[in-house]
Amino acid sequence: MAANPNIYLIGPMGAGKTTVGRRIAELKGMTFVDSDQEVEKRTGVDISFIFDMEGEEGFRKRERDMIAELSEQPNTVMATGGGAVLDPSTRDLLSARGVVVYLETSLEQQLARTRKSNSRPLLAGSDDLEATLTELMEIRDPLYRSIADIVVTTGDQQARKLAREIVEQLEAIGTA
Ligand SMILES: Nc1ncnc2c1ncn2[C@@H]1O[C@H](COP(=O)(O)OP(=O)(O)OP(=O)(O)O)[C@@H](O)[C@H]1O
Ligand SMILES: O=C(O)C1=C[C@@H](O)[C@@H](O)[C@H](O)C1
Ligand SMILES: [Mg+2]
Repeated sequence: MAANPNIYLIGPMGAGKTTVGRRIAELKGMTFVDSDQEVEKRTGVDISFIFDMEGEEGFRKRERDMIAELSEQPNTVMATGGGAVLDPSTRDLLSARGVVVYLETSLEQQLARTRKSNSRPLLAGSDDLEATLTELMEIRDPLYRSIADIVVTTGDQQARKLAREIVEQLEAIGTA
């Protein structure tokens, strides 16, 4: 049987890419990978440490190389980092190698889901989380949309339910 096309999840911090991506992979019997986690595994340090040592630029380069490598694996659901789409070659690659799902998320939801964690360096230094998330979205939302095959608005539904909805939508457009 032919493998499923790869599924790439994009969207802002707290959208649920990691959580929902894992569920989609379970439903489809596909392999789940998370570019943030793979960068951490490869380097042996966490993303905050990479930002401290190499700046955002250093992290972006590692992220780009990691996504390029992971996107070569067949039968894979990949959760990408929230800023992965900033890189034009990553955008091209995701578009070309699989189906791209944008998890669109309200500011309120992002705030609720990122407030507790201090593992996201772009938010850790912010004294106005709302303003920081808004600024990031102004730049990134058009980039997410530019490569999205489907856009899914994440509301209050559980990750498992959202994953089922995404699989149904992908099946409806003949890509899963
Ligand atoms: N549909 C959902 N329902 C309830 N909680 C959720 C849902 N999706 C995600 N969460 C929770 O929100 C938090 C952030 O989710 P997750 O880490 O999956 O986001 P992300 O998009 O991968 O973010 P990042 O870009 O920072 O990696 C987690 O604590 C997760 O459990
Ligand atoms: O939105 C971003 O730029 C980031 C999101 C996370 O997934 C990580 O990739 C990192 O914290 C940067
Ligand atoms: Mg994640």
